[in-house]
Amino acid sequence: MSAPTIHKGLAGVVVDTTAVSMVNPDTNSLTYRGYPAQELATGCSFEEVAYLLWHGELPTPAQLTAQNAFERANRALPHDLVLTLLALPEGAHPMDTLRTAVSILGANDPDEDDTSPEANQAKALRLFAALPSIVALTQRRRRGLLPLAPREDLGYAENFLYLALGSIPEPEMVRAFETSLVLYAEHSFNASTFTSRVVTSTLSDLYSAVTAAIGALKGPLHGGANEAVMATFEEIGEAERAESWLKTALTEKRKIMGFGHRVYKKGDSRVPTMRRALQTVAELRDGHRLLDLYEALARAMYAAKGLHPNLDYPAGPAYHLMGFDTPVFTPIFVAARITGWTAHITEQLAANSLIRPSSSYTGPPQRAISR
Ligand SMILES: CC(=O)SCCNC(=O)CCNC(=O)[C@H](O)C(C)(C)COP(=O)(O)OP(=O)(O)OC[C@H]1O[C@@H](n2cnc3c(N)ncnc32)[C@H](O)[C@@H]1OP(=O)(O)O
Ligand SMILES: O=C([O-])CC(=O)C(=O)O
Repeated sequence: MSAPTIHKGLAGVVVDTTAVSMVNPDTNSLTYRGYPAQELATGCSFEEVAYLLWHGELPTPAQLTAQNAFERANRALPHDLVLTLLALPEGAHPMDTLRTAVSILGANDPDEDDTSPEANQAKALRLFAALPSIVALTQRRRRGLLPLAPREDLGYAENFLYLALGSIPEPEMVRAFETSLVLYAEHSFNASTFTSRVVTSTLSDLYSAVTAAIGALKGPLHGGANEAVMATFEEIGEAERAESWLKTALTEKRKIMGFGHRVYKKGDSRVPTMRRALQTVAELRDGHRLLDLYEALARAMYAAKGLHPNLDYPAGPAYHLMGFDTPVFTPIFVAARITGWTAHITEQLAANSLIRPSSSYTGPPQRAISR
């Protein structure tokens, strides 16, 4: 028997079709349901993009009004959930709090096992509505503050920032934040989305799929990189040190977080848009030193390894300058990606096949137990 070809990390393996988004590394482009993500990021609200990912078309004004009304009415967290989350250890990572929160919401949902498209869409919208409140709870708790009540008079991004940071920032800042949410919303068969599809393929429930996806996103090779980028900037300190720091780090065979990508080899299509958003935030929050460091490390990395930044590279410092604590960065990514995950869960269920790849055994040959 000839040795099978091993596709380590499933790199380059096409496992299914999807109509949700297309990543094209040759043209450095990303489309959601056919629309360029960077155009959606500058021209649409996050609520509109969420609707597009779920339903395949941008909403009419009436459809958007209906979705917004449902979302705004579902922002507040059940009191018991708040108490349970506040009972978790103070040092718990916000991603662990989020994972636990989604699990609890599932356990409390009488429709948990109803996997019809209608029931799953309602769950997706409820999670979409509740996640900013959960992320904000973790941010405020880190500062010894109790959660604020959500404001139904505010749009999604504005309410998110208000809940987390206690005030509504400048419109340009809100727009920069919303841009990041749109860019983070969806990216085909990335590790966390694939995780959600694997769980869904067993006919498990949506909350289980999302809980597992949160676990996959937490890792620093995936969403956790936006937090790791900030740790890198703090370690380097200033632009002048970037080159020598990188030389040492690469000699020590360290991975430099926020660089490289499994699919894009010529640069991440989302970075130019997010880099502009970071510029806006840096101008509003006196972030020029951080911006200099951002550029110095990116230049040094390209010179040393030919590697480009991915979306986590500009998103990390942008969230820092907006006023978020570093451990809250990946939870923000969750709040954005819930849209993509749940669109994929629906797509998986509509044409399901159990996801179960094969492996090539390398252990000892069959043997008898002798004692
Ligand atoms: C939103 C997102 O999830 S985007 C991804 C966020 N993750 C990160 O930023 C983590 C840092 N980056 C990485 O670890 C990788 O680039 C990944 C995991 C994203 C992609 O991994 P792969 O597709 O397996 O990488 P790839 O095969 O292109 O790597 C080629 C070479 O570049 C190296 N390389 C890739 N990225 C990096 C990096 N960030 N730092 C140092 N070296 C790197 C690899 O070690 C490999 O070197 P080798 O040939 O000597 O072994
Ligand atoms: O596609 C990937 O592998 C990772 C990524 O950029 C994302 O999930 O946004």
